[in-house]
Amino acid sequence: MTTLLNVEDLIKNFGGLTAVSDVNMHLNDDELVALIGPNGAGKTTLFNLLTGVIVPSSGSITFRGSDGLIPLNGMKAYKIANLGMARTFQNIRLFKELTVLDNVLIAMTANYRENFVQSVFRLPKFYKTEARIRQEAIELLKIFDMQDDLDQLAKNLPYGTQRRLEIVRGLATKPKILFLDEPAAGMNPEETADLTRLIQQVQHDFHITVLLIEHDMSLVMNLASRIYVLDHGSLLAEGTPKEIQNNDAVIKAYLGEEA
Ligand SMILES: Nc1ncnc2c1ncn2[C@@H]1O[C@H](COP(=O)(O)OP(=O)(O)OP(=O)(O)O)[C@@H](O)[C@H]1O
Repeated sequence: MTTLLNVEDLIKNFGGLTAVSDVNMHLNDDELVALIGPNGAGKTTLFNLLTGVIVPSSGSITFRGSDGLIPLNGMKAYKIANLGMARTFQNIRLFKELTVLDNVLIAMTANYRENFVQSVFRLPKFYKTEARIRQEAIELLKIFDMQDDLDQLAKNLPYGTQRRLEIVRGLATKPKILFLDEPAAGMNPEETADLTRLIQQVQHDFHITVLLIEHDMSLVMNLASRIYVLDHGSLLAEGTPKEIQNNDAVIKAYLGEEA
């Protein structure tokens, strides 16, 4: 088992508030890990730190690339994305006026560096690549049962489908790590159950690492092989779903909150 992402003594202060406090964690390749915690625990801030949206106050984040360890501190978000890290956001961020297919194609083409001459003069190779990308996008959408929605504008999709499209867009960049911020937020129980199956299937079939923030405990307990629990910015516990469910401090801080 290889560690893909390693976080050491990570701290993020916003003025006088410490939103993330001395966090140590790691993500191995090919595993599904959940990050849970009460509202305001620092989960989204931690995601933002890992994906370069904000810079840490101190501590280190290291990614294992194909050529060795890469420090991510201070690296721009687009560079981190190019290393193979994709994310979805709590609030849906699709191109609402574009079709489903175009939303995915835009994410995919970020990965293809076509020869400038090929694309400007529309040489045959350009069309071949374009057809291949299009086919890949359609295959991906099929997995998510969206093959009949290709020409729909994103804004016209039902809410649950928009959330699924966000995940497809993340996958379209061929990530090594996919960060999902509350993928089931606002979904009904049936949609959540479908999504749980899909995330499981995708993680398994694509052999990627998934880190997900989620408030839906059934989804977390069914999906994750390991769980990190944050409380007031600090890690309260780490363990398997069973260990977390039986952890007194977690029950008090988080699960107890819902009881
Ligand atoms: N840009 C910011 N400036 C100041 N304070 C911030 C900023 N971003 C987050 N915070 C604060 O940091 C703390 C952690 O917030 P964060 O959004 O990371 O929590 P969370 O665990 O994701 O919560 P939720 O489950 O409600 O989404 C909160 O007290 C929040 O108000």
